[in-house]
Amino acid sequence: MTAEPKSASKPSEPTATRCGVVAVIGAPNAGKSTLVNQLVGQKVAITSAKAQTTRARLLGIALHEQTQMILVDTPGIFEPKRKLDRAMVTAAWDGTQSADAVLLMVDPIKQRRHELIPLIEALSKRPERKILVLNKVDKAVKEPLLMLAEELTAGTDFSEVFFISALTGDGVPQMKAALAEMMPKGPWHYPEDQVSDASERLLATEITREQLYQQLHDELPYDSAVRPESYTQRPDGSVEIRQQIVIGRESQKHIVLGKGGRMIKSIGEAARKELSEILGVKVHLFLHVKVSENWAEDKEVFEEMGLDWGR
Ligand SMILES: Nc1nc2c(ncn2[C@@H]2O[C@H](COP(=O)(O)OP(=O)(O)OP(=O)(O)O)[C@@H](O)[C@H]2O)c(=O)[nH]1
Repeated sequence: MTAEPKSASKPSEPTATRCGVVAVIGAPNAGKSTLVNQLVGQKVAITSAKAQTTRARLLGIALHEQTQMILVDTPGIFEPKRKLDRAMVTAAWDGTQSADAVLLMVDPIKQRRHELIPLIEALSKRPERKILVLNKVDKAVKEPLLMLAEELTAGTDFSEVFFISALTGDGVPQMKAALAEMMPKGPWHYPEDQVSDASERLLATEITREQLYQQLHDELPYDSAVRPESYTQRPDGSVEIRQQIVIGRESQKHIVLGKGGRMIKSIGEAARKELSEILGVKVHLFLHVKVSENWAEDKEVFEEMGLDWGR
């Protein structure tokens, strides 16, 4: 008996992978960075209760089965006053360009319809596919939430509406699966293990800034920055990081330093611990405070943050 002839080899299967860009926009504090971290499955963007925490566009890379989603975390969109604010808002809109889906994130507890109208109108002029995401359902009351969803979608071209909690993850897996379906077929743009486009040096300054915001709560005005000074690997494999905490006024110095230097020590300790965990090596972190009245008008600071000076 002759063996059955093998079927002629089929042409190779068309690629099953998908890859696309999902931009996340919204007012400050809506929960954009929290969502990006949830979708990626690890922390790539810093978050805080302080508005305008995200200052420049950051890419988080999320996977769902055969799909790679490049998530664009953007600064909050608000009425800009200073040059830094304008550059942040420009970076947010730039982040949506040619995205395969734009998510408008809304905090239904704080935001009202009339506050969102200008943003929705600006969004409606854009060609990208738009999705409305009502966040913080863990805290929102059902009836007003549904009413807001109805008001925001009336006469607009949102193709989908999701109700989620970026903080607890409620509703996020379902939304992630739906987003993955919307991505175009094609090869992945990033290696499987890459989770963000930020350098370790930039991530390190962001982690310190997050601690600064978290530990000083409302005592420190939004008027501060963390600048990298050096980032070097020691022969034993550990990393030595030096950073500058820049504040706008001399009178803020004692707030950051704390009594007997206790505050800056605590900020440094928490940031060092978190960085060691993320980088998987021992970290030596040295912080010092510098007063610079005009740091928010400094081209070099803008460029370090990934913002465009010229616009
Ligand atoms: N209760 C609750 N809080 C949330 C949720 N998502 C985000 N938050 C909180 O809301 C605050 C702002 O979250 P972020 O992710 O920093 O918000 P953002 O939109 O990136 O803010 P900007 O950087 O200012 O544009 C933080 O204190 C988060 O913990 C949520 O689903 N539920």
